[in-house]
Amino acid sequence: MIPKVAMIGGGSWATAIIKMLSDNFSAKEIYWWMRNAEAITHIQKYKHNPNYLSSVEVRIPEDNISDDIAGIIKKADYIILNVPAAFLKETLSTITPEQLKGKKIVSAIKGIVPDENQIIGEFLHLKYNIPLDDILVISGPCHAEEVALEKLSYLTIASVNVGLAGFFANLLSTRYIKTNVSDDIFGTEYAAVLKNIYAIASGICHGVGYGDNFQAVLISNAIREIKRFVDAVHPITRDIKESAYLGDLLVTAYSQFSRNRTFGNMIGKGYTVKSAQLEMNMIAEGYYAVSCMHHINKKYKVDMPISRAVYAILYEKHSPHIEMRLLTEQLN
Ligand SMILES: NC(=O)C1=CN([C@@H]2O[C@H](COP(=O)(O)OP(=O)(O)OC[C@H]3O[C@@H](n4cnc5c(N)ncnc54)[C@H](O)[C@@H]3O)[C@@H](O)[C@H]2O)C=CC1
Ligand SMILES: O=C(CO)COP(=O)(O)O
Repeated sequence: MIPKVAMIGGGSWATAIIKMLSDNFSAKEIYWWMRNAEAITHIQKYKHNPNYLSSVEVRIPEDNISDDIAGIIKKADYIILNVPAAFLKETLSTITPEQLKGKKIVSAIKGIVPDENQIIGEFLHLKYNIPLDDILVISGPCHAEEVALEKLSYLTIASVNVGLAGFFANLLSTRYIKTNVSDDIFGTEYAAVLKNIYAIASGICHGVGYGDNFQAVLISNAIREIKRFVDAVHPITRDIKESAYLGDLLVTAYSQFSRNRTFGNMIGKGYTVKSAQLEMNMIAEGYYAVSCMHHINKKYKVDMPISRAVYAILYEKHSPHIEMRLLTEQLN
């Protein structure tokens, strides 16, 4: 049977994954939901997303793109969720567990559901009764902008059902996309959420004037912070140096394309949170995640000085200069 894959979300990463699915040679049907009706009409007419990665040619049938989320979900057996975590509940608000029953749900989101303080896999399992075996996560050091340029990138597909992860990985592989499979769904998700916070820290440091030497110290402390946290939440044997953990941290902390680093850089340069958000037409997940992590870590009590400093700057309005100066005393 030909797999039917639906994309939920119309941003950069959604557009990049649509490109991967289209460039992959195996037979499949692709459906695409986005909330912006004007963007849909534009894509149907001109074959390009007007708002994100507009150089990417969209080669799926016009009728397969719609703002009717229930209709799109009904047609597909693989549902890729790809709206920022802050909007996931609102996006799925009209969808019932019954409508998702029997479908494989793939999260391409690197964030935490606000209020629930749950990673996406946990949220889908608890709120929509999706069996863990039917949940997949797409991660990896991979920016949408480089996918558009067909620069070689690696993705990790995680699921407790590694056979399913392997099958789905084969739908994404192309000349420029290589895929790995992992069974560490919780560690992969939490690491992807945390690296966004450390990319904000990296941007703040750059913004307030620290150089590459300190940045390297910050990031080597950040990977230890990630390891402490994921080991506390889901203690299995894992190599934190794998690309889905360390690689994703490095690309987000250093890349010119990173939304989180760009946002942090603006904060370091003195922008308020509101003005930095307005300046970007894109979402820095780490801003929302650091608040959720602050609450989640009340339970685990993991030592996370960098995450704490970012929380203090973004939510308690502490000075980036002073907070980073205090942080330098805690790193090694
Ligand atoms: N862009 C990238 O390179 C990568 C992004 N991701 C993850 O993909 C997810 C989606 O991010 P991007 O595609 O980068 O987003 P983006 O920053 O490119 O676009 C913003 C998205 O948010 C949506 N949005 C804005 N306001 C909304 C609202 N009120 N209600 C519903 N949707 C709204 C927009 O329609 C658009 O789809 C995030 O969790 C991100 O961490 C993961 C890997 C790579
Ligand atoms: O997850 C990403 C790269 O792997 C994207 O990070 P940004 O959202 O900071 O651009």
